[in-house]
Amino acid sequence: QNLLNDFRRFFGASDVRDTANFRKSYDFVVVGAGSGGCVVANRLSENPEWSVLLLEAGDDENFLTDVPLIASLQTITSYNWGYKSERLATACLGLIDGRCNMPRGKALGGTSVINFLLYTRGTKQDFDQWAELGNPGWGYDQVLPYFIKSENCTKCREIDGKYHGKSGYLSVEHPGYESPLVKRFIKSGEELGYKNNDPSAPYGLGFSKVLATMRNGMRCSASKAFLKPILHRTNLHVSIKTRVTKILIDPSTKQAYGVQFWKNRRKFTVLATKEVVLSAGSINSPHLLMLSGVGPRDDLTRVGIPLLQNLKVGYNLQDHMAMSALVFFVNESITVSDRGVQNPVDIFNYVFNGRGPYTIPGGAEALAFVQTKYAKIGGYPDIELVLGAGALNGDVYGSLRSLLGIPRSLFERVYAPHAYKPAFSIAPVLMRPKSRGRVVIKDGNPLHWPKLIPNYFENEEDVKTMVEGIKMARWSSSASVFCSSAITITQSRHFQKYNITMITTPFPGCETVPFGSDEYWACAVRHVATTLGHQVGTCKMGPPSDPDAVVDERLRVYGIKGLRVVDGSIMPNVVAGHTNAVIMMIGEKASDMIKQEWARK
Ligand SMILES: Cc1cc2nc3c(=O)[nH]c(=O)nc-3n(C[C@H](O)[C@H](O)[C@H](O)COP(=O)(O)OP(=O)(O)OC[C@H]3O[C@@H](n4cnc5c(N)ncnc54)[C@H](O)[C@@H]3O)c2cc1C
Repeated sequence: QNLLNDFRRFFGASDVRDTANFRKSYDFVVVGAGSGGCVVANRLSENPEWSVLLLEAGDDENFLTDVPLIASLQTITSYNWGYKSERLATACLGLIDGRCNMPRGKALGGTSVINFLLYTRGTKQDFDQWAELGNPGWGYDQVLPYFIKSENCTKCREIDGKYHGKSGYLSVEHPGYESPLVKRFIKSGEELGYKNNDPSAPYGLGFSKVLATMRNGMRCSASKAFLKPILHRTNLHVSIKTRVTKILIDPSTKQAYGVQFWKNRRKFTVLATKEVVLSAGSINSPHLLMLSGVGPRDDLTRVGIPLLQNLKVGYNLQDHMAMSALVFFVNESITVSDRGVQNPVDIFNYVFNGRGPYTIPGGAEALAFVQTKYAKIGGYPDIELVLGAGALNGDVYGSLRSLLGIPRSLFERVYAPHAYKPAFSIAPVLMRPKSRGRVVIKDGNPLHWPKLIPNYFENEEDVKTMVEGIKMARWSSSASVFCSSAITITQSRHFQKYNITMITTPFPGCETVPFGSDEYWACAVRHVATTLGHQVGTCKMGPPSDPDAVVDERLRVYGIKGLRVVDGSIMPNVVAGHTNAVIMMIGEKASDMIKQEWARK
């Protein structure tokens, strides 16, 4: 039934009552219907006395966005804002135009409509550290109830039940397919001394099968979870294809009192009598603040926007970089490729049973949170290893390449000669990056992109940690340059049956460095590592004493009344995990704070 509804939506039908007749004012105006915004719109409109307007630039989802395996396809559609970074001297050197793709969702559901559906929460240390940085209420024990509140994990098997919810809006489940690689990956982890445990429990390190934000094998985006079930509420108005261009702030009182936006080529102004909640994500939230006069003095002066509040908006950009370019060949057809899943059995199994390889979230089957020799705090992962059921060589139709920004010439040279060989991947992800980037306003036109300067791998230690992660992931032959002291995953006896080999064609730009040496992998990281799309931190939460803080621990913008930021941009530090569930938790907690404050007034 869900798939049929989605199919209808593909041809323009939508079950969202798209508001085009706006009231003059609402109690709350929420900007952006992403992972944070959908939760806030839901929880605030639980109070029938309050009117809520949710404004979203993108469109409703369709049946293609539902299919977990083809997640990477979404980034070549209009559901992606399509951002690219400036050219960097330290990263993305071998990618198209020497720039990094920075995908962000533009849809009802935001980035949760184009993401890879992996459900993780970060570690206990992440949140305890947020609290230690001067953000009371954000320690692990305080945020855990909000993760549980959101979640419905009734179908989950291999979990530690006390850390999971069973009655929340967000459906979480295991994929309806498992390749033989998964068990071997987990067994290899045990050989390395890691437990097979639930990554949502506070253990920090370990190997596990993936959990995904799915319902019966279909994507459960923030919109499916938190909006679709409550569209009958008459106090909630939702407007899609609506581009907010400014938050209105009274210069004398510093009170946010409404928003300006475009819809159907018409300009509107709507007032917010209680609060404006900015949930436009880690690139657009800081951009909108700057367009509205809240940001770094020098930048706003440069572009001619009158300064209302001088804050370090757009600084502290953090992200997770991944090395998704590693390919491990196996001698049996046990992997998943573009061509492999075209068979009618898999298609039938998915459409009618919600099972089979199409339910693998973005192709990822298992995760490992591990430590390299650079990790300083015991039990705190600095690398994640993501086991992929397929690899770049099998991406013959090019959706994964497009997501990553891999040039055709690189693909032809390195991968195309192996297009038909069964292969899987293990992508090391840098969990605790030290490099920090920026979102910088380019000019005063709200429709122009800001400049994105993520500074990936500016800090040398980030590269070294990634190299260690690669060495843990990659094949190692006892007689070759690949040797490392650690037992590597694919070298373990559990994988021996598959006689694993790797591509040995060097990446363009790294040909002169001895293949397989640490220097080679460092060069590869700088050339072809890509973002996982976990941009956070650009409206940093922190105490008044923190000169970099943009919002306080109740997510209120410093110096401006009636304005909160509720999305990934408030994270002071990126968590050692994927960010979607964390941002939903932020939405849950923020909604409670808003309710408490207005109950007192
Ligand atoms: C390719 C990719 C894969 C990912 N995979 C995973 C994963 O497997 N697991 C995981 O946990 N996380 C994953 N993430 C990250 C995760 O999905 C995001 O961190 C999260 O969804 C961001 O939530 P948010 O609320 O901060 O912003 P968003 O969800 O991006 O929401 C912001 C919303 O605001 C809207 N908006 C912006 N500007 C305006 C404007 N001016 N007017 C109106 N509306 C506006 C946007 O269109 C968007 O809908 C992935 C991200 C990407 C890009």
